[in-house]
Amino acid sequence: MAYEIYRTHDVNVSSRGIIANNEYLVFGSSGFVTAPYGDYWKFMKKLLATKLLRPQAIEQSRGVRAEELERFYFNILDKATKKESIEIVKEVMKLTNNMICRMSMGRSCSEESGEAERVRKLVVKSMALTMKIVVAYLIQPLQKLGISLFKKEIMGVSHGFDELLERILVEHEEKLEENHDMDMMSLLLEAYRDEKAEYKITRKHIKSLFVEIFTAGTDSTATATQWTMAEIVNNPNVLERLREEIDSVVGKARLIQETDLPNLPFLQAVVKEGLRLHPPAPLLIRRFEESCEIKGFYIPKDTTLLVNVNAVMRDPNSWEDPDEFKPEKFLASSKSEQEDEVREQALKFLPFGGGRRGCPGIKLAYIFLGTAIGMMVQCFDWRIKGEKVNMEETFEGTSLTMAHPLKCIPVVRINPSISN
Ligand code: HEM
Repeated sequence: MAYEIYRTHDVNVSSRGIIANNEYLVFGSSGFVTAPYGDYWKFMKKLLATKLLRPQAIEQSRGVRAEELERFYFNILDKATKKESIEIVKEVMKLTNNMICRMSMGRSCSEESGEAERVRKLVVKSMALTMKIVVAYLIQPLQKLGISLFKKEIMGVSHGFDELLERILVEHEEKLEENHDMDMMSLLLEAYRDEKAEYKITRKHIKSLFVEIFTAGTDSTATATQWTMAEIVNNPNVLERLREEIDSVVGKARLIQETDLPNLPFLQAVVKEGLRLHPPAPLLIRRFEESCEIKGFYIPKDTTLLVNVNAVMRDPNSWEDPDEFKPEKFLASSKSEQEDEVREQALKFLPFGGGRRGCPGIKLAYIFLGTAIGMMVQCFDWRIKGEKVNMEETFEGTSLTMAHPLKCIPVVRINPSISN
């Protein structure tokens, strides 16, 4: 059913139906994630695909991510030396947020200046707010009131982001002429100044997109890393196989880097299996713009569509041992098998949604997850209280998170030499 919707009815369900009619940066009418499928969305999507998130742009910012991975390593090393426990989700939030801030806004948003911490706090607030809004949206009598129910909170978070982003925009404008390092903000400013652009974007559009990239990219990656680490800790066989692979490909003398990922098929399979069992966005919201018929069911215009990604990815008709963490599901023994697998998985593996409104950050997400999980497994052992991690879930908004966030004490396993 999900396949038919995404392939045959993709355009018809390419709006989310969340009506934003205010001027705020969070859930405002200049947002991209909530934008209806139309000229603005198409223009921004093209910009994301051809400039901001294109492979060459991702390649250019590799150095920034490598530095942040090292910083993450040293942070954990410090805790290991002091025998302190860490809450994985919080540490990974810092890592991904720093990476996204620096990739998108250059050096202006650093840990040292305290700006990264401010962004992080605002991201946490807007995630909590998003969850409340989405829940309200799903309850019929509240749907009409929707966003206006949370006006005060939306104003507060939007104001915080606006102040920060306006200052960084001005800094970028001042440096635009001399700036040869084109980060995302500089590229967007170029589009903003382009008189001949197909769509005239505003400063508000730029700021709203940033808010959304921070929230869409940071929280989902941190949640997925936490779940996958919990599965690894609970499955010593997986941990052992993962280490064997990393030790043989990367060795023990240097830190894993993102260029190693294509040579680490088991690590890639572990990441996918984590996303299959614990998708950070288990329910996807869309709306039918026109009435239609799907598999004999008549769907009236304006019907809300919820794709239950969690159910699709645990369907026993599609997956062997659907509730078990077995990364081997994603390993193919031969090249032709691999191609068949990729085709087949496209229909039933949906952690990033599907169709034209699917996640544009997939490539980056796999880099964040692969390097963070790879480094934690390569360099540290992880001690927990008790025998097993408690995998109880809790439902927050449309997100399935760990009811008991994963806390572990890192123990140094290897000490790779670091470049700086
Ligand atoms: C583990 C990490 C991630 C997961 C699981 C994830 C998942 C998703 C999902 C399920 C959607 C909705 C898709 C749909 O409706 O079909 C989405 C949308 C989106 N994601 Fe991601 N995402 C991740 C990381 C990222 C990153 C790193 C970025 C950006 C740098 C990003 C940017 C976006 C944007 C902008 C949208 C809205 C697309 C639109 O409305 O057209 N995501 N993501």
